Amino acid sequence: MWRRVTSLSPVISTSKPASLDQAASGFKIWRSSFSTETPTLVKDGTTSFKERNPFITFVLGGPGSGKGTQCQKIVETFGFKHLSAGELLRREIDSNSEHWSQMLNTIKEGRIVPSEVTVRLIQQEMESSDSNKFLIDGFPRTEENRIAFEQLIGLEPNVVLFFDCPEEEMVKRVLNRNQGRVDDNIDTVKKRLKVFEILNLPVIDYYSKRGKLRKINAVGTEDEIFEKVRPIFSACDSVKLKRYLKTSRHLRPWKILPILYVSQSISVCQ
Ligand SMILES: Nc1ncnc2c1ncn2[C@@H]1O[C@H](COP(=O)(O)OP(=O)(O)OP(=O)(O)O)[C@@H](O)[C@H]1O
Ligand SMILES: Nc1ccn([C@H]2C[C@H](O)[C@@H](COP(=O)(O)O)O2)c(=O)n1
Ligand SMILES: [Mg+2]
Repeated sequence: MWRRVTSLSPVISTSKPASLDQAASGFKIWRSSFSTETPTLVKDGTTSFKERNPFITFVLGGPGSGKGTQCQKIVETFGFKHLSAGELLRREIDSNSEHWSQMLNTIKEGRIVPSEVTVRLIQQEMESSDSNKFLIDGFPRTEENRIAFEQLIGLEPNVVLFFDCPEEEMVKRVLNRNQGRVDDNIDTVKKRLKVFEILNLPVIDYYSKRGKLRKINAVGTEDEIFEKVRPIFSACDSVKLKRYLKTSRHLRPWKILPILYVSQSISVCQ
């Protein structure tokens, strides 16, 4: 039976937020070279991204829990725009962007890239997308990620999915993945599991306390798991009605009735 690894020091500290913050990046100099200025959120010179009132889903779970696989199915069925934070970082590395080698080393070590980098990549993708429904996969991985998103984008997720999977199963899936990822090896996966436990579980707990978390047992076939995901998004499909309900001042009874009918399922997404 797989157990959590006991010591990864100095890769990661297990105590105070300040040291976790440092462990999350491991590159103080690298971090300080990024601007912390709030980027402009204005699109088309008129409408800010925030004003588009996008529907945001964060997708969380340990390495190999099936986030990417389920996101693909959600995209096919519900037409969300899928943004994988890990994929965006891998793309940056492949394009030899500035700091690519630090990013590569961070990922090889199973650590977390500074939030400024990741949030900026996510922001660019969101702002340039025509979609208004986003699945942000593998983010936020840390409290620092979460706070950076809130501060830079100015929005919170509408719903947070958490694919809950036993470590043994996650390790098996990662080692069988065969996609040539530099972090799909036993040493890195042990570190990633530890990072998940120390840095990501508190974020999951945060959303649970705020009533936004939808925990899904990620054991079973891909289709079986998707059947647990489906109702969450079937309800969210009615989100436009929720906005209508909120904004319309002159509702007539024949308009209210169908809205009341769906309002129970809508509440799942709030
Ligand atoms: N329910 C499942 N049963 C068995 N294998 C699965 C299941 N879901 C996904 N897989 C396989 O497990 C591997 C990991 O899945 P996936 O890439 O979706 O995980 P992930 O959560 O995105 O992982 P990471 O955080 O490392 O990106 C893939 O090879 C995928 O095909
Ligand atoms: N918010 C994030 C997401 C990902 N990374 C880095 C570190 C992860 O181990 C790696 C792979 O991510 P995945 O594809 O498994 O989601 O990418 C990060 O630093 N910050
Ligand atoms: Mg993935």
